[in-house]
Amino acid sequence: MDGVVDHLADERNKAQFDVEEMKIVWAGSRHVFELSDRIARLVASDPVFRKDNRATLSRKDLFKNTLRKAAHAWKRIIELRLSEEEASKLRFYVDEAAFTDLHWGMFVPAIKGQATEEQQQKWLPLAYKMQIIGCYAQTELGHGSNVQGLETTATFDPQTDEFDIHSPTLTSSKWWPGGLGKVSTHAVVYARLITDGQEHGVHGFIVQLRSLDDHLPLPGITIGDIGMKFGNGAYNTMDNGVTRNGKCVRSNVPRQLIYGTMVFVRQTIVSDASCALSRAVCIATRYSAVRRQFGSQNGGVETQVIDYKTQQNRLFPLLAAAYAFRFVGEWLKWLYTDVTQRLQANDFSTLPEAHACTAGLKSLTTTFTADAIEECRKLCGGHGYLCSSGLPELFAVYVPACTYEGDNVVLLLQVARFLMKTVSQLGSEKKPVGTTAYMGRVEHLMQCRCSVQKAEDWLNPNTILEAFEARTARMSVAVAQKLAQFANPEEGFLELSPNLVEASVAHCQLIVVSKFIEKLQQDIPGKGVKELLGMLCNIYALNILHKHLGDFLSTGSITPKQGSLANDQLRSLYSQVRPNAIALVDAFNYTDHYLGSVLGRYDGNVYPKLYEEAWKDPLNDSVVPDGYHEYIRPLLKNQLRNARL
Ligand SMILES: CCCCCCCCCC/C=C\CCCC(=O)SCCNC(=O)CCNC(=O)[C@H](O)C(C)(C)COP(=O)(O)OP(=O)(O)OC[C@H]1O[C@@H](n2cnc3c(N)ncnc32)[C@H](O)[C@@H]1OP(=O)(O)O
Ligand SMILES: Cc1cc2nc3c(=O)[nH]c(=O)nc-3n(C[C@H](O)[C@H](O)[C@H](O)COP(=O)(O)OP(=O)(O)OC[C@H]3O[C@@H](n4cnc5c(N)ncnc54)[C@H](O)[C@@H]3O)c2cc1C
Repeated sequence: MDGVVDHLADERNKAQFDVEEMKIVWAGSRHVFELSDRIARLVASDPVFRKDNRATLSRKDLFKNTLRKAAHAWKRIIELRLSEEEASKLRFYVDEAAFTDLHWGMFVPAIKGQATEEQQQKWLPLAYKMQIIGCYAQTELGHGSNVQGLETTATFDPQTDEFDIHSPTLTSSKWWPGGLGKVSTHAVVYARLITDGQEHGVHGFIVQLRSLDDHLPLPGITIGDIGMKFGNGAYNTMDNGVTRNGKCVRSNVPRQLIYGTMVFVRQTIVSDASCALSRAVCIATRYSAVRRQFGSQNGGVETQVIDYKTQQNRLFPLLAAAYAFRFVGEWLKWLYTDVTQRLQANDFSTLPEAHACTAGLKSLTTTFTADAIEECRKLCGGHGYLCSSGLPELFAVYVPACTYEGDNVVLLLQVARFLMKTVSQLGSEKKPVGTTAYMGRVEHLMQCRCSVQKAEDWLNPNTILEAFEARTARMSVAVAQKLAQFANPEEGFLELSPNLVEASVAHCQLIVVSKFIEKLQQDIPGKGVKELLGMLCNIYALNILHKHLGDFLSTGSITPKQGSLANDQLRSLYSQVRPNAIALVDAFNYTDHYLGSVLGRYDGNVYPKLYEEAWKDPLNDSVVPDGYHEYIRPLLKNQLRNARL
């Protein structure tokens, strides 16, 4: 900021907490903060990593530019001898969907989690050095959600000691895998295993797709890109592939681990949600403090739009959710590490809970974040619709997270199965533990009454927690009772699936709220930091209560009067957060390069930069547009009838 006017300085001076300490809380530790800060600056200062031209590049140029960035990133990683942690941060701050996401995010984890020791020794060193590039080829043209319905076969031939991977139908073509279309040399392909004419379900196989000499597909393999996707630049930096046929090398692991990569990636997607959400919120918050509309008195300045209660009511719950998702993401990482260690010791007991938590929280956080990015665009008015706001691209890149790695509704139905199993076991020897431990108090939760009498009573974390637990327990038990009336449970499950999904959402919201409350019980240093986090936690919880009032009232978990008091408390919390809003988004510590938004600039110097940015558009290369002589002039001169169009 040296020599630059800070248009948001007054806002920063209003902060009532230690921003530097909050940055550490957000990062997770001082170590991660320092590392992220260093790598973010490194990326921002490297011209190869510029990204302000993405919206105007053709698909081919966009894609080639992504290859260039990925190669440059790898070069820098080698030159600077970056650790795995630093390298992964570097890819994060380069901020461009690319084949490397799948190589490092899915191919390597799939080998680590599912391959035998011998296979790992063969493939991992090659993958770590990027001497092979891999992808995760599960989804087919005909089946994505229904993994057991995949049609690709892997038939073992004892004579050659090989598997024959075959796509017997058009619909069995692998369709969607990122990196597959143009870049990957190898893939973990999911196929139905057949030995001695017998089927053994879906397994993963490492398949070489392309020659390592000339990159041509190996004989019998047809590969291509599936075509342009939603948004202009956005996800089109990625090649998503279609392929058929191949040969491979043997793999054999316990059935439960086949899905392990999905559990891992869903867990990372929850943390990513807090990044995408915080980024959109940072843009909308800074711009809301810069933007002024109405309210000028005696020729004075107009009102900052952030001071309108409606703006706060739309924006601050999103800010609170960004922090909430950060902390639940941290916890989920711990849960994943724990379950991985147990699996290594052949303890599968916590896998169902880990599956339900990763599936449910992936669904909850991505749905919320995708909607929130769009809300942030609207919070920025007309300028939010400009690509230079960064929001349209962020939305287009982010929104498929609601579909990939498991459609969000399909995943909530998995949570519902877990919840219904838990309810059915109540009263038996098997006591609910972990995130369903509250079900162990179901008798109390079915009849307890919320004690709130005045708005401030809603600031008690135990009061909030019990209201959320009562709501979820009552919704789950109600739907379980309805299910029990069906002679065929699967028929009942299909019929009641909308109610089941609602119970799952309630359960996942309870997890997020409870993990935020647990976070606040830790020792958090820094003036005012814990207080501000407490306010955000209350905003997150009370906003859900307000938005899902129907659930809370219909289950009798709270009264209408208590619902109204929660809303009064929310308004008061907005006023308390308001002076801290800019500092709370500064705590994300995003560089202007990473934010990629004129509206979200750190210095708040929005208008001159918007004007400057507009002139850079290729359409402004000439004053009179290309096409004037063919199409505009004849129109104006009434010569269209004679014109050759
Ligand atoms: C380090 C840097 C990281 C960077 C991050 C990288 C991220 C990169 C992002 C890049 C962008 C995009 C990547 C996208 C990749 C993909 O999309 S890959 C494809 C993902 N596909 C899916 O997610 C498919 C969704 N479908 C499913 O998950 C399952 O098939 C489904 C759960 C719907 C299965 O339903 P059923 O057919 O009813 O069940 P079965 O298969 O028969 O299984 C039944 C039992 O298994 C349990 N189960 C199911 N899934 C899991 C799991 N994942 N883990 C553990 N257990 C699981 C299920 O509960 C049943 O158990 P039960 O019998 O009831 O006890
Ligand atoms: C950008 C992107 C990247 C991807 N990358 C990869 C990759 O790298 N590797 C890979 O293998 N795959 C990848 N995929 C594929 C992705 O995992 C699947 O698209 C996803 O799992 C959803 O499956 P589907 O497309 O079959 O949806 P469908 O299952 O066809 O869903 C269609 C609709 O049906 C509903 N539905 C489906 N089943 C049920 C049910 N049982 N009950 C109620 N409703 C149901 C869904 O809610 C949805 O509304 C990617 C997809 C995208 C968009």
